[in-house]
Amino acid sequence: MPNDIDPEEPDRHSSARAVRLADTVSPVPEKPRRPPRKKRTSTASKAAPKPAPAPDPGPPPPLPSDLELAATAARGIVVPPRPPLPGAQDAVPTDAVTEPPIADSAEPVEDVAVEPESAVQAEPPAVPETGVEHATLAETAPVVDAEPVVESAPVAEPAGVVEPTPVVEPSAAPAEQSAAPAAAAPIPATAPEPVAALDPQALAAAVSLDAAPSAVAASGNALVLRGVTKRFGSTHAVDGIDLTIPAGTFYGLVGPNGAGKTTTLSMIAGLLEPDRGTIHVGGVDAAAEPLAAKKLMGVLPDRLRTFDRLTGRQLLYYYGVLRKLPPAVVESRTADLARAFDLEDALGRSVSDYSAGMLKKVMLAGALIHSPRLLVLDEPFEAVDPVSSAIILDILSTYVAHGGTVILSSHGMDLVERVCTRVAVIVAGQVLAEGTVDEVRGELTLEQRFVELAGGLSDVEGLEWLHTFSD
Ligand SMILES: Nc1ncnc2c1ncn2[C@@H]1O[C@H](COP(=O)(O)OP(=O)(O)OP(=O)(O)O)[C@@H](O)[C@H]1O
Repeated sequence: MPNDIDPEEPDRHSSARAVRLADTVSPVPEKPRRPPRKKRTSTASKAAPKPAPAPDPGPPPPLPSDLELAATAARGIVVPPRPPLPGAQDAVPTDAVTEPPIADSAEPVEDVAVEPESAVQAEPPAVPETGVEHATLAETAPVVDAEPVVESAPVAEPAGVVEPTPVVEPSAAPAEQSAAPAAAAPIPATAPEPVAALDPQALAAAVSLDAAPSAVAASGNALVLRGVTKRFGSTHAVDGIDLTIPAGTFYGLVGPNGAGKTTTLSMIAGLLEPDRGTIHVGGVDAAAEPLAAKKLMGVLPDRLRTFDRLTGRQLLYYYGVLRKLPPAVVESRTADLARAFDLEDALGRSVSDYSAGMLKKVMLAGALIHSPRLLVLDEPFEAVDPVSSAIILDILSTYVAHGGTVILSSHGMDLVERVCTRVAVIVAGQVLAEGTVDEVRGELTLEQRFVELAGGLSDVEGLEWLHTFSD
């Protein structure tokens, strides 16, 4: 996605990213089976071999108090951990963590949207030789509150935060009430049952807030866009888009390169501010209450910038605690997600060493870890292997079945056709077709319909020189 924060960032819409109407995700079996344990290091093994696995440093310590000043000074910046990463002796064995009753503590109280999408580089004092990315929010600075249950981490209240939502203690009231006061009580705040197994369905149930089907039906719309518009100079990236996505929908956003998918998802996620139009997330006006809206979302941005000097475990720890989950819950869920996404062997390694698919999976895990109502996923299956894709799909499908809502962009027509209940085809910033998959594709396949709406296949005349083999 082009970066409107860093104008020097190269445009990703280069010719190298040609549209591939063939799916980016290979067909997968109906009931995918995980590969044998021995082979599960396949993705990890793609990285350069290391003489010996580095000891897992475990979750990092709480944010140091002086970060409060830094966060205040650098308005809108989430500051990564400053102290040296803990040594192996500090590691907390994940397996030893038992997730406490979630009803008591798992619901986030005050939310911080960690949005790697708009990350800017900064130099962390603890790791001076390398850059650790700092994430910024497009609209509001994050709030990093102390975790009241386990840790006594300091509170970093960046200047300029305007959050009308009062802080509610986890045990005092359902977090959803404080998160979305304008949401007209669409969704019950019942906490999920703890899950301690590999079963993707059970995992998805754990991250889906356990909404009963009847509650889902009554919960209204998870996302409503009206007249949303975004220009970049003379480019109409998004041109008056209207979308209505009921809760419990698996929604696909498709379109050719440069159609405006990422721009649309970035505005939904709060990473970009629309020029015009309104966005309501679970009934919350995202412009009026950005933090409340962001609290309801888990976001996988297209640009996978993150705190990549952390290990996978540390990254997920920060994802979790910044979302106000108790550390023990974070560690338990991290273990669940790592098992599901085949990242167990990678958790102790620096995220900067991850393959593209591993990075996508760990960031997807980070988007899931606080069990949001809405998942905003930009090309979640890109670079992910078929087995992992099938598991992710299984998790997401079960999440939706339990009341969660997914909106994802994809170039995989087959995948969208298979898993999405509704789809919108965006071309040149406008929605050209929207509805159930059957409504949109009609008598055609979704890919055929896509090609039709996108203006047909491009002319390949003029490339005869390619066949002359100049050597
Ligand atoms: N920050 C920016 N500055 C300038 N132009 C931008 C910026 N972001 C997006 N654009 C332009 O807006 C249009 C839509 O881009 P967007 O990234 O939303 O497309 P997309 O549908 O996600 O494409 P792809 O399928 O290739 O990911 C493109 O013409 C793009 O060049």
